[in-house]
Amino acid sequence: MRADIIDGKAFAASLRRRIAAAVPGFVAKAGRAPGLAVVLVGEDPASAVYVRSKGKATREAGMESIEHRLPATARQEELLDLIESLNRDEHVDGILVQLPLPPHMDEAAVIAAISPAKDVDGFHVVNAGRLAVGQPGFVPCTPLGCIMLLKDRLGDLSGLEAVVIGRSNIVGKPMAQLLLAENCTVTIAHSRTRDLAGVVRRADIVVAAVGRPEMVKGDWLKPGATVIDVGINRVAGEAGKSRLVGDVDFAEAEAVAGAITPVPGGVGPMTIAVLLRNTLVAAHRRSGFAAPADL
Ligand SMILES: Nc1nc2c(c(=O)[nH]1)N[C@@H](CN(C=O)c1ccc(C(=O)N[C@@H](CCC(=O)O)C(=O)O)cc1)CN2
Repeated sequence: MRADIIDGKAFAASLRRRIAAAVPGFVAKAGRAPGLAVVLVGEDPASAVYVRSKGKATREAGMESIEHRLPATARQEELLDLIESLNRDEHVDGILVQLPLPPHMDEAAVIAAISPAKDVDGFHVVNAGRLAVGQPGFVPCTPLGCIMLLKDRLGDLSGLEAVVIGRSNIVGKPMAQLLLAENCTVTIAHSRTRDLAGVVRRADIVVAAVGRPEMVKGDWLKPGATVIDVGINRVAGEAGKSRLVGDVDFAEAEAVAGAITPVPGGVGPMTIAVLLRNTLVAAHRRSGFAAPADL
């Protein structure tokens, strides 16, 4: 058996088209475009690329993109002051501080400074709490994108065994909450899990989000499992060039799984598409309008 490829790039493109189609309706009611503010601190090359992509995608969807750059040497107070001014700005519906931050900054304190109503990353503890208790809030973009891909592939997820490898606040924990909300039986595995391969082998759905290149091997998988690879790892390739690989050994997994997301072109593109979705939802909520149901 050869696994079907879950085309996250195509799914993200269609989500972005639906978002762009919904923006004029908001503009007609509110008299302004939804606004997303993205803050980049420092010069991390990958972060700079992601921030540029976010700005471009935001403008292509008909929304306003506001970009702020601070030097790597900026004091945390400067960043907190900027966030406070964005919290007060009526034209800003969503605020995102690109991670990782320079080591002298306290990530939790920075995220806590963002108004939960504008926290389109869904990282604020208020939004994490709302997700945990099943109240409407903002859900982190990458796990929400994974759930969209899973539901598109499998339909109803009720009763399925899901194993999430990784327990980060940004992916692993919210991913587990979302799968639980879909009535999956959920296991969160991590670096200290005993017999990780045996645990993963039980799963109908495997979500790998550990940041270890090609760690999940083909013989860890139950035949026919659906595999969502969140890892984006740059490794040495041929002729001195680098290449991207996921947390799953794709060549091995493809021979066993029923369906699998590739890296690149799987989960990654969903992150930015869902960010646009969350921004449009934030704009509707802040203006007292019902958000479009099909996003
Ligand atoms: N504040 C946030 N910071 C970070 C987040 C986030 O959601 N919010 N996620 C990641 C980075 N990220 C977005 O910010 C992101 C990562 C990857 C992709 C993507 O499309 N990847 C492509 C490959 C890109 C390449 O060639 O390098 C793919 O997988 O196909 C988009 C966004 C950390 N920080």
